[in-house]
Amino acid sequence: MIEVKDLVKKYGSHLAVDHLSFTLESGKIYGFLGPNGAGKSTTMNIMTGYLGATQGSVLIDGHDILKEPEEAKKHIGYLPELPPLYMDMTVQEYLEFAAELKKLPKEKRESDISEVMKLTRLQDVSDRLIKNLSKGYKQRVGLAQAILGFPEIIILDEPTVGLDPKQIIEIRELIRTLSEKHTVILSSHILAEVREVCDYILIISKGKLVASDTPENLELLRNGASSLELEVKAAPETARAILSTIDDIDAMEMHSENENLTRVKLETKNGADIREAVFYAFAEEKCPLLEMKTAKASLEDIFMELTQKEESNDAGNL
Ligand SMILES: Nc1ncnc2c1ncn2[C@@H]1O[C@H](COP(=O)(O)OP(=O)(O)OP(=O)(O)O)[C@@H](O)[C@H]1O
Repeated sequence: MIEVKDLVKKYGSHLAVDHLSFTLESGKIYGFLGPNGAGKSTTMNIMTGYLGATQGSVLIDGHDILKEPEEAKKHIGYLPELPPLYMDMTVQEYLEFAAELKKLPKEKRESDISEVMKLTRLQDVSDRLIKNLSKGYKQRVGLAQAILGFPEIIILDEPTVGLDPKQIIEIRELIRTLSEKHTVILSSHILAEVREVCDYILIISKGKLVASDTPENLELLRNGASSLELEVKAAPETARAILSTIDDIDAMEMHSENENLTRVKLETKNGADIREAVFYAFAEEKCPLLEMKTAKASLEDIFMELTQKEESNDAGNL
């Protein structure tokens, strides 16, 4: 339903989005995750037609956002990083104005506005001027504007930034409710947030897509067989010699408690499963393997590894 193809955005000579391609299906919550300056907002601004791309295309339900903006934008509700709120309007006036801009049918406007106010819990402040609202309430007004008209796709740039913990929980609940009928795309640099809310995560670093999968699969990426911890009844040099007969080991780290007990941490190449080979290699040498466990990688580890890899690649290119 959303197809981003080979998207490039340059600001002068700075490459903010670097040949980004992905497809998003309907009815899921997607999270754009990346460090500051990764290119999340730029990508969202292009996807929503706020910004032109240097190269590439974005199709929303088959409509090109640049060539058929009106048709494509009908399907999208957008909460930008800095929502363009009119401070001298009341919440009600602002949402009426937004309904007009979105060209919602006149007979539906009132009921839609009252429904989004209910969802975002704005009813009590509907007659207040936006400039007098707290940051959390202003954010809700931005969100209400994005949801208004209930477009199929709702794109939210850092929806919980600056909110207090209670408001964050409320907004996350709202996002979950919305996902029952809408595709929601949100950006965040908070791992816990995307892990908790999103069905699918796209990790962006330096304008490139470095990973895209479910939170569970991303955590599995370095899980299981790709990272092992062993305890063997052997001297470190014996353990090292035995392990050196096994292919696919990338890195080893040894710690010996005493001459006859060694703990080993090892990483395998391309996630190879070497558990059986390890078992038999030690058994053949009559070195009891006291413990073998797969080391769990958290989403934090994956995120750091993927985004730092990009940085060190960059350093290598300097
Ligand atoms: N209008 C602009 N002119 C020049 N450079 C820009 C402009 N907007 C963004 N950039 C640069 O492009 C890169 C990507 O910025 P972008 O705001 O898309 O990142 P982001 O992932 O959303 O970061 P954050 O989480 O900090 O909002 C950054 O290096 C930023 O400094």
